[in-house]
Amino acid sequence: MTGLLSARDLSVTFGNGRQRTAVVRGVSLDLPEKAVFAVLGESGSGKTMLARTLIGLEPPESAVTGRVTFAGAEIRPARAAVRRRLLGSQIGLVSQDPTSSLDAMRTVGAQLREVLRRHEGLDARTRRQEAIRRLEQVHLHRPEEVVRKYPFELSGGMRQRVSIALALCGRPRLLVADEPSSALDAIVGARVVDLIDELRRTTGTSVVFVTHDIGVAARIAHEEVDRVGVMLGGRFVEYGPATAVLARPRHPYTRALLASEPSASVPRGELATVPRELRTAEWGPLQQVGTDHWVASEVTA
Ligand SMILES: Nc1ncnc2c1ncn2[C@@H]1O[C@H](COP(=O)(O)OP(=O)(O)OP(=O)(O)O)[C@@H](O)[C@H]1O
Repeated sequence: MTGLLSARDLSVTFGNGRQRTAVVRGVSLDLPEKAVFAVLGESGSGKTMLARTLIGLEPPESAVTGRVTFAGAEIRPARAAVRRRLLGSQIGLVSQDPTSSLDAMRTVGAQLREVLRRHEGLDARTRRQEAIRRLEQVHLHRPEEVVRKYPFELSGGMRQRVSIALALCGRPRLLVADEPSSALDAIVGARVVDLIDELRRTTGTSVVFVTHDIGVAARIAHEEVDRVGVMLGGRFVEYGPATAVLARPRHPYTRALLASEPSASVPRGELATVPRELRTAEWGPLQQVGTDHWVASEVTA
């Protein structure tokens, strides 16, 4: 396995016997240092489950098989204690709903100072200055005022910036961003994506970025090292360099995603123009079609 984060044959199932359903099915991936891995898929394809399972945040009632390594060390199977230690220090998480990572009862400054104390052990005065600097880093205006505010006093976009600042407090090597822009309006959301793109360059953190929006995937995954995995039914149907997958997709499902436009009349995360037969077809194992570019073939009866 290579790179910062690697997974081999990762599967997540729920239930037993006839009730057993697999929501992630034999996924393998490699994320290099200082790169973005965009997990792209429609609603229910399993992208959140994959991202959370990679970092040990799968639901307790699930059963997970497969291997994961982080920074050269095996963190799965077993080693739950190691995974927990990595979370919040070497691995940061930003979710769709920033309120889930913020404490409604404490000011932004108190929350940042608490996390900084845990990670950096700075004295109280330096922590106060550092909290402001961290808010500047995520481009919040008037950070000296923002530190005194409670989360409910901020807009959705500001709250997401605060949750990104918190996730970066431990200077993580990996940031997992699960649909960080999808609860925000288009312009505010695009700015948050651009912020994560900027931070990965300035801090050198790698990013796993989950999105149902191919435009957002292209906005965040655009460097040579960046990878995209297109998920359907818990598996990758296409995987490869972002520049190849998003510009010259080889799988018919990825092509349909690229050609489709989100429409107000279909549920969010589901794209109207993707033909049903592409979603329901049984796709075979990935086959290599280019440099680290893999495509699932159709299984014919
Ligand atoms: N605790 C659970 N028990 C059983 N099935 C679950 C559980 N959590 C999620 N699932 C199922 O796993 C599948 C994948 O869910 P997941 O949230 O990963 O999808 P997603 O691609 O991120 O979609 P969305 O964008 O809608 O969140 C779904 O069919 C979902 O119903």
